[in-house]
Amino acid sequence: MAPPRSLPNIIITGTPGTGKTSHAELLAERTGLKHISINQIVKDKECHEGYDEEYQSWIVDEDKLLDAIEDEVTKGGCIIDWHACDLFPKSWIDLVVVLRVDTATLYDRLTERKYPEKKLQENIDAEIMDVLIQEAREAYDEEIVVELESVTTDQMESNVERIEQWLKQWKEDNGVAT
Ligand SMILES: Nc1ncnc2c1ncn2[C@@H]1O[C@H](COP(=O)(O)OP(=O)(O)OP(=O)(O)O)[C@@H](O)[C@H]1O
Repeated sequence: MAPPRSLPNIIITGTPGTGKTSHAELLAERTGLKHISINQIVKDKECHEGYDEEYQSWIVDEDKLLDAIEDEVTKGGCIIDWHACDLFPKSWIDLVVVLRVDTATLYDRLTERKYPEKKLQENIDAEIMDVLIQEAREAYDEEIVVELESVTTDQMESNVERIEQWLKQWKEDNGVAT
């Protein structure tokens, strides 16, 4: 059955620092799809229950967050950028891209961001233990989950091209003029 939207919704997920925002911005620029930065929405629309000083991050209120984005996302054409994916209803999502990097690269990127030591270590452990890809595979049909490496800018370029190709195919399959 065709999804009830004229453009698909894509999640770009992965451990912090894997390149979600970089990919989402480039993809939005190339395709005209809308970049939904969940970090930004949590802050702007106050979808949180306060700030965790130790982790230096917002404690997200998931129900409030879903309410805040529902109207926009259910219309279609959104690129959802966040380090978690299983809270978004299956019926909203057409493709889940999980970005991956090696430990040394992630360490450098998170150190550069001055992550607190505990948060840095937990995120590196999460990447090593495949937490995000497992979460994606458990929450969505396996055929819509794609794992892509995001270490180099060439890889980012080819990842975005691959998603553009997927989008073109989705439009053809769903009778949307390109
Ligand atoms: N494929 C890549 N090649 C080279 N540099 C990259 C790549 N992906 C990300 N980077 C760099 O890594 C850093 C983190 O990228 P980005 O902010 O896009 O990650 P993120 O997953 O959105 O992080 P967060 O979850 O914390 O928002 C940036 O400096 C970015 O330029």
